[in-house]
Amino acid sequence: MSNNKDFVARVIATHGKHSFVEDKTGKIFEAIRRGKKKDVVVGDLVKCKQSSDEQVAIESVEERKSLLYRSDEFRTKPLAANIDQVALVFATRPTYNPRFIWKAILAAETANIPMLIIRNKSDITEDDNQVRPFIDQLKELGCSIIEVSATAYPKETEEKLFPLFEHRITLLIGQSGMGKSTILNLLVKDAEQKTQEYSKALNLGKQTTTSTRWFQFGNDGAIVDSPGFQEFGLAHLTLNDIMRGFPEIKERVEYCRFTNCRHLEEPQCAVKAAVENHDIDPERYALYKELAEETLKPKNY
Ligand SMILES: Nc1nc2c(ncn2[C@@H]2O[C@H](COP(=O)(O)OP(=O)(O)OP(=O)(O)O)[C@@H](O)[C@H]2O)c(=O)[nH]1
Ligand SMILES: [Zn+2]
Repeated sequence: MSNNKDFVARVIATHGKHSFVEDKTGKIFEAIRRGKKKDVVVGDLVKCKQSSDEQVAIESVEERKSLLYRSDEFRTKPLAANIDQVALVFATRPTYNPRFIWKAILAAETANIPMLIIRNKSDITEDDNQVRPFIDQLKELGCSIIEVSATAYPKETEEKLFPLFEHRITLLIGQSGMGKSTILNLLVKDAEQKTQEYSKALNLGKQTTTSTRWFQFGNDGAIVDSPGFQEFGLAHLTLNDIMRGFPEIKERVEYCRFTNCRHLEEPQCAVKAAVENHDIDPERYALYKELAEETLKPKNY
């Protein structure tokens, strides 16, 4: 890269006020964003000017195709930009949390990003009967599901997943212990080595486990691994977004007494009736109610 010329690079990590970008040749630079320091996120394409051998200044951020948020107990922040697909890994051991999965589906859907669900550890066949209704429900919600066993059938797993990951930018998520790292290592052979290189380049030491990482996958794909996050941020969603994100609610709205029914305290609500009859999963309704009520609270910021 010649000095002083603008070039486009990918943000591959952010850490506090620092971010790191990778150019087309694979060289990593520390990036300084003057002024608005917080507005770049992993996955962003940015226009840079080289300021030294190892540093660039970010001049501007290219328009994003998509943006996902994560949240912790304190706030919601951007997680990754320009993602084409979210791949969620779950397994029956340790037990999965359906709410985590439903919230991820909602986050992806409202960001217009397709979702791929990977059921891992399918070698534990004793759990099949228990998990089948949940898998059927996910299919009804419109998710693509693939079942694999990353340790018992690694080659088959790789063959099944490869075509679903190539040519795309995939955000890989999952609760702890579901086999996400095992799957990442199957797909990206040098993932562990890359992780070490990152922590050296970023001078993160032990903090690597909390940072989002970008792994190139072929020429035009990538896997973004985000080990530290617990929940997708949904605080920016409106009540309408949430209603639209629950197909079983959306399809019953026309049978509610009030056309603007929120399905909370309103009388003659077709949704609540369906919950009472168990035509709607009460746990899904409980999540709806919680998220809907959250949007109705006055915001204190
Ligand atoms: N039986 C079985 N065990 C698996 C399978 N895939 C992964 N495991 C095991 O599950 C455990 C967790 O796997 P990891 O890949 O470390 O899980 P992770 O989701 O990255 O977990 P964190 O590192 O906590 O985020 C390990 O002991 C794996 O060997 C599988 O297909 N079948
Ligand atoms: Zn209603």
